[in-house]
Amino acid sequence: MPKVLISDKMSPLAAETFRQRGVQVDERPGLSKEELLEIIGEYDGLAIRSATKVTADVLAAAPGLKVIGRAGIGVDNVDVEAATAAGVCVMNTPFGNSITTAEHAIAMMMALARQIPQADRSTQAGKWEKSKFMGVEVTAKTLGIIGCGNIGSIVASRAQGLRMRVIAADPYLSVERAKEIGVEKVELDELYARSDFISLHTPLTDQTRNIIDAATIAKMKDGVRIINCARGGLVVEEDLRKALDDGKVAGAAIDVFLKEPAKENVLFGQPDVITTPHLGASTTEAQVNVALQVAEQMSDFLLDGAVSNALNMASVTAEEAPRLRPYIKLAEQLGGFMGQTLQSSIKTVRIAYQGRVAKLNVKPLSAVLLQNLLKHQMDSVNMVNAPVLAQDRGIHVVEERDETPGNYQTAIRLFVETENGARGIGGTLFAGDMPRIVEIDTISLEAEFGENMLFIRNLDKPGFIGRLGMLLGDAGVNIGTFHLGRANGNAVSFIEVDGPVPEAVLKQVAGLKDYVQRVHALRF
Ligand SMILES: NC(=O)C1=CN([C@@H]2O[C@H](COP(=O)(O)OP(=O)(O)OC[C@H]3O[C@@H](n4cnc5c(N)ncnc54)[C@H](O)[C@@H]3O)[C@@H](O)[C@H]2O)C=CC1
Ligand SMILES: O=C(O)C(=O)COP(=O)(O)O
Repeated sequence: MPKVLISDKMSPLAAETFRQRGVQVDERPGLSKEELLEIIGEYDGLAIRSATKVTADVLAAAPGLKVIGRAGIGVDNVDVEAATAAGVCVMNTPFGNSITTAEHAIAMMMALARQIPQADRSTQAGKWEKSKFMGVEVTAKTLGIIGCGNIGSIVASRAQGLRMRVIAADPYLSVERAKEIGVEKVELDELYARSDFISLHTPLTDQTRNIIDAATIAKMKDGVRIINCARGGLVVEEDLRKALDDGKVAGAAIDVFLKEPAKENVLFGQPDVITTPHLGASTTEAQVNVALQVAEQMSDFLLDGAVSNALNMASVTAEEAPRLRPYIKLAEQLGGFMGQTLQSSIKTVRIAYQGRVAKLNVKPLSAVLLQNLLKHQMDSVNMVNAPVLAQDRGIHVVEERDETPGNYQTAIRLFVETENGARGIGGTLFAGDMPRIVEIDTISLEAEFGENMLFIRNLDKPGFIGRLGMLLGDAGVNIGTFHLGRANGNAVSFIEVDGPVPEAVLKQVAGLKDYVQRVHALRF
């Protein structure tokens, strides 16, 4: 039974769902880094929110870890690159808390416009400072949204309901989408120049880090109000503090901080700043959504191999998983065959899907094929990291699809170019789920895979089968099946044997110089 650790505070529905699905689960929110390092080695899955930092050393201490599930959106607390290199799938729940977070941004904007937290403190202190808290209307004001994805576009729709003019800067927002959601797409500089309120909704990336600093604040309108419910690192906190002190920025509403938990911060105490402790996603509804979703997704992954919302892996739905399973087996065998028979480094890999298989989601098949191709040349490769490892090693991978059936209703072919020339292998499924090899190096044959196989490239001359049979028989190696194919004087023999073939016997086979070009003992 797979075992999952929940290391952040999460709705109890997450643990309940894991248990119902047959996954063992431990809830240990608030672990220190040392405690996490000590126990993480026991787990197949780790379910987190934003508090747990999954760094490279945590991954190194977790050799059995297969999946990290983020009950929420931002994964900047996970070293996704290190997770990918370690072959760990990282998934999030991209929509479960977006409405809640958008509502928080709107609440923060309204609180800024009317200084509600400050007025509350003053009133409860018995001051009744009616004239001190003069606010501004939001109606007819311009809201500039930086990052108009899921949350940004919900903020836009709510702001439109408040009769605001909404403009957005987002290099990946298409003009059509902007039109559809009724926002005007602008460049950042124009957004700074025109906005009365600016709300941040980008992920934290190298491009967005410190996007609000002294230089960009200088481009903004005097008296602008800034809302950040995205990530702390988007704003240079010292620069914002100075601009607030100078009166350039009239107010800032901050939910997220560079260093969290933010027990102290340069913005604290500034009278025009309002803060919340990373509450963007904290509603009952959002926490139920993300807890249920993360537990379902991680269980699907650990129990059935279904992949959804993964950041470093192709998706496989629960419906697709059983349909892909026989092809996964075939992909493993084709990749494994090629990997075991290559003797030089790979330059290019071409994977061609023809017929029925070309209509399926082939990304996971390519990943498995690459994994099995590469695992004989490098350590610790799996379907998560295989595409990245191939790229790192300069292997050019091409995927082709052709839905028109050829000689077979469905076929996968793998062509590999190495320093020593080109190789190819093709396979199909018989009766829908039985993998068969149908060609090797363009020579047709029909062969099934067994646990122990001998593959021989030989010359098509009389006497070979007899000699090989004698040699194997004398060595006590029993032949299970014997498949042959030939073309233009060349031949391939694919032979299932009842156990591993000793090295000395392989040498003897290779020594049949009149017939044998090369011989490989393969295991599947
Ligand atoms: N305060 C909180 O509790 C929560 C915060 N968040 C934060 O909100 C962020 C946004 O979430 P979603 O809207 O779901 O993500 P999303 O991926 O749907 O949208 C992000 C948008 O930012 C845009 N973007 C990327 N780079 C940009 C750049 N350089 N300049 C302008 N736009 C850029 C993208 O094109 C995309 O449209 C998350 O990454 C997370 O960090 C999310 C949930 C809760
Ligand atoms: O989903 C996100 O990106 C969030 O920032 C929410 O964070 P949390 O799960 O509340 O710690």
